[in-house]
Amino acid sequence: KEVETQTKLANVVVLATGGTIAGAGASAANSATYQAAKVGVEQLIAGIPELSKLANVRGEQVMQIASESITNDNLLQLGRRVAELADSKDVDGIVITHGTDTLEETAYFLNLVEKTDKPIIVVGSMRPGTAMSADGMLNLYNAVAVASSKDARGKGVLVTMNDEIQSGRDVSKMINIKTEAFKSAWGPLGMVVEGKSYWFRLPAKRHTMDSEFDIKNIKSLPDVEIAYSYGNVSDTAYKALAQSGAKAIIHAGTGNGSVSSRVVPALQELRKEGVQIIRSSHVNAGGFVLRNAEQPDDKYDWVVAHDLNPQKARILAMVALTKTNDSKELQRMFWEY
Ligand SMILES: NC(=O)C[C@H](N)C(=O)O
Repeated sequence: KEVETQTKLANVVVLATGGTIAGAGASAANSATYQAAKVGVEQLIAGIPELSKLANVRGEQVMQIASESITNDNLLQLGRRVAELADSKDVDGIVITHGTDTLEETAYFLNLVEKTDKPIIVVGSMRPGTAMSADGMLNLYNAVAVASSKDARGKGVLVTMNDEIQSGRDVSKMINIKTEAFKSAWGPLGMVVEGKSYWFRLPAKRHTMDSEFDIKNIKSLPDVEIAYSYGNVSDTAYKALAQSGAKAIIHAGTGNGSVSSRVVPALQELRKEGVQIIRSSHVNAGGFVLRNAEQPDDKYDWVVAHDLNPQKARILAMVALTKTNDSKELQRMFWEY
């Protein structure tokens, strides 16, 4: 009996959404020129016979898209399916195969709204499976290994790329041509080597079980848009986004989320009209925006995104706005999550 429980494999469901990990190119030399979202989940799983030693793995095709085309409705659909599976007694862990372009957004979204301590791992690849030295197979093997491990429970949504275990909150795609594409300004949580996880640190921010957000209570996501800042920027994009109905605008700012003097008056005006203004930074290695530095946020009633990059700030703003439109509450959430 004891031997039986020791060797009992975890049940892991692979939810496939498309991306390069399901991509196919014309020749093995095509590492960057290929079509994403071509290969079905059954074929992905069948391509790695070693998975059967890690877990009882079954697949579900939730969608088949390149991740740059993901919509808020897609996010909600995926989030609801993850929640159903997490509630199921015969599921121990969930793996989501995903395109890498918006992987960090989906991972952060799930990290905020899934009320479970079961492992949820989001994984992609930088090269299609048809390419020489394709990375998807090992990334997926590692994802299933982490999803089936008890040690991964309660650590929030995780990402396994390039042998590293990253926090879904922190991780970001930093370069688009290397397999070493995903980094976090604060470092990975661990490593996965030959199917075994090695942990070094824990996420400090609220997530999953400890989150005040629940996918089951979210009917729709409000419109939150991003405007990019640079030298000689005008206020045209900000005004247009507000006019098209944005409830919040993420300012993808320079440096410490700084705002051009050409844009400040428009943002003050938009805030008076009820649009939330959230200052983030688009610096490459990870921004760190502080309140009332660069701009008087208290005076203007603006919010800062702290270390969240613009695309992650959009995710938190959408989820937060389903609960409150109070800027002080929004700011609290931006510190806590
Ligand atoms: N490497 C990738 O997965 C890129 C692809 N465009 C996607 O996000 O679906």
